[in-house]
Amino acid sequence: MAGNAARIADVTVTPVAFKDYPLLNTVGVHEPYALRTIVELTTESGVTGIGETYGGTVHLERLRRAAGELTGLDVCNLNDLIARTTRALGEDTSGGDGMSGMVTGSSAVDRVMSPFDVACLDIQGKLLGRPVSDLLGGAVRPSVPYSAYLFYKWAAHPGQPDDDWGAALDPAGLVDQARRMIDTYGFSSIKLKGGVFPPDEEIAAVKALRRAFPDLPLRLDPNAAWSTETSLRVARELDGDLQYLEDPTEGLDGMAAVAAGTPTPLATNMCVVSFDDLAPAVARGSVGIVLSDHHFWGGLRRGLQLSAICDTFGLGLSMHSNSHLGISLAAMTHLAAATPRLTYACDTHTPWKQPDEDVVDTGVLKFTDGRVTVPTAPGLGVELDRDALARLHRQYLDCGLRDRDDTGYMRTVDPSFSTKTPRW
Ligand SMILES: O=C([O-])C(=O)C[C@H](O)[C@@H](O)C(=O)[O-]
Ligand SMILES: [Mg+2]
Repeated sequence: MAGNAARIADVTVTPVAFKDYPLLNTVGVHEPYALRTIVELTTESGVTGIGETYGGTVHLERLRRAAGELTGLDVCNLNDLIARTTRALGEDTSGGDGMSGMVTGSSAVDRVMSPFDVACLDIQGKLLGRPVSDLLGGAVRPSVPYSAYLFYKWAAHPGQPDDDWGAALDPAGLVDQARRMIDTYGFSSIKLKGGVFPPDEEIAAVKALRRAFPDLPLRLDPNAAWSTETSLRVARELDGDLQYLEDPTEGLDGMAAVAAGTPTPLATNMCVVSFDDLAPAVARGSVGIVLSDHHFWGGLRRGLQLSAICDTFGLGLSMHSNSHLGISLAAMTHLAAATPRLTYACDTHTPWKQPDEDVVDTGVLKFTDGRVTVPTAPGLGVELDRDALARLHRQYLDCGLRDRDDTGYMRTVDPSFSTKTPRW
């Protein structure tokens, strides 16, 4: 096909929905479907690249607006992508993070440009015949470790028969969940989503996991459900049990107060979520570890910039996830592989997705010993399955959900459910 091989001629933005489990967190419970958006860029010469991001009406509308600005973009020109996205959004930059209130203050421009940056890199890789990890500086590890992401959960969505994971509402249930996840995927570290039950119950859960898996690093993430006092008490009781404690309390000052009172490293995907947060976090000593996430840090190339800043200031780097499909897993794997500083097992929600629901063939993204081998085919190394995309788009249209609302869904079961912070 004639035309410039690297210049964008066409952009497609497709919202999709995939089945989700009733996973509990401090703001409520996951609804029966998780929402994502798939973007596809096509160059004048017909090369295509793909990216994945949040669903949600505000974000989707912004993606469509940005898409309207991308014709003519050169896939190598990150600065032009930033400029075009900024122009498309104008003053419209508040809200719309699609994360049910658990990540606030991230940059709308970074969130909106992220899937397009991934798609640009996918195209660059295809043009050069090199995997995305090479374009990011080269893989420093042949495979990327992920952690077992445990959730308290109901046995089923209301009114449905028990799902295949069943309930996990106490320490024994979580140990069973961890065992199954580790047996299936081979994970060698564990993260527990907390902030669901009173802290003493979650301390007991971590202690039970520690006894059941004495050699595996453990993390606990209550999504800022605790006061600084509660955070310090939990940190004291779990002293020596945790690899890191993630977002025990809200805000840079609260986190700094906790960090000053415990030897346990603190990590965050809540109080350091944009480049603007880094200087004040370093000045206050709020966190020891930043959980990167290319979906809200502006894509893969901006992820490398974050890593360089963490290098400069001696911050550790780990990786956050939300419910996601295979395009995101491929992108996360390339970025983590090419980030020397990223030395912790990354988060992934993959075990909470039906294996037969995806928009790409996830065969190359299989987990072995808890790790995903970095794809070596040109670009991301995963191809869009158009039939599957159409199916999941149909599911989006049919399911009726348009915004993630963990709190609203919880209130259909418990009308008195409150999200006051701190909860404890
Ligand atoms: O580490 C985190 O904060 C998350 O993974 C945020 C997610 O939204 C998680 O809480 C979830 O899936 O409910
Ligand atoms: Mg977190």
